[in-house]
Amino acid sequence: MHILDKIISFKAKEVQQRKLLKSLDLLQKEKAFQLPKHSITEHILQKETAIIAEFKRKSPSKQNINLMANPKEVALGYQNAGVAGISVLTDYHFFGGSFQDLQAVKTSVNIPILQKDFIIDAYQIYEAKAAGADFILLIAAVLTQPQIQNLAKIAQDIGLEVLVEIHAEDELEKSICKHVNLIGVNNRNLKTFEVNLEHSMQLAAKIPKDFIKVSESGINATETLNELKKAGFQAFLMGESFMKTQHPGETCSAFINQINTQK
Ligand SMILES: O=C(O)c1ccccc1NCC(=O)[C@H](O)[C@H](O)COP(=O)(O)O
Repeated sequence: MHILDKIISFKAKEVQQRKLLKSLDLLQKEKAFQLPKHSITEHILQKETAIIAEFKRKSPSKQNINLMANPKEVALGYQNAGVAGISVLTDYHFFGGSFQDLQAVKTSVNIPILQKDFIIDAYQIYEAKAAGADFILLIAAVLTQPQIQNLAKIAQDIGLEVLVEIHAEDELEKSICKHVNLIGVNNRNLKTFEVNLEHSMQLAAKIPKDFIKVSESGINATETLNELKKAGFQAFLMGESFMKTQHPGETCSAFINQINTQK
């Protein structure tokens, strides 16, 4: 069993347990559920270089990255650096994240927040909204086309934007849907952890113009980002290269400044 299958199987049990603890009605009464959304699409289109910086404590591919990081400090650092949005891992078992991390980020910044998790059930979308997310991730590799359409519609109906992550062309076909706003190409194969930018660059040209194109994972050099930009990507999801440093916000700021001075 590869890691993605393990994560999904664990997630299915976890979500069933959480559903018993809090009803959909109660989730919809959470204060954050009523907050207006910050649009990631708008924020990306306003930036010359749109980075979605990730709050990530550990990962299956890299193990511990920054276990004790403070979500408020990191989020403020990212916002000051000028990112378009912040991604927060909420999975605890594999990534050390939590809804508390997302809530802490939400109360510290006023830019769009991505709930980064493994969504397989509509209940999780309500949880994301209740914790303060502005957009969610759907991973095409673990969902069917009807599931993508159904989950994306539910998200859109409650005011969340939707990023669908693909890694291969057949996943792109099933992700095209009017309720989806952004399509992300994961440079990392989640089954083998291999990072292949060339493969992502070829996929970029095949994504219809109606979607914001996001390049995800394994980006650690400004040259790489510039190549991805030339291939048509409009936003860049970066986690480890910032989070592995002592001050992720400052590292992110230096990265963005470097890009701006190269123009
Ligand atoms: O990062 C992993 O090891 C991983 C393993 C299995 C499923 C998902 C995984 N990562 C989620 C992500 O997509 C990344 O955290 C995100 O794109 C940022 O990547 P990076 O800049 O390489 O930290």
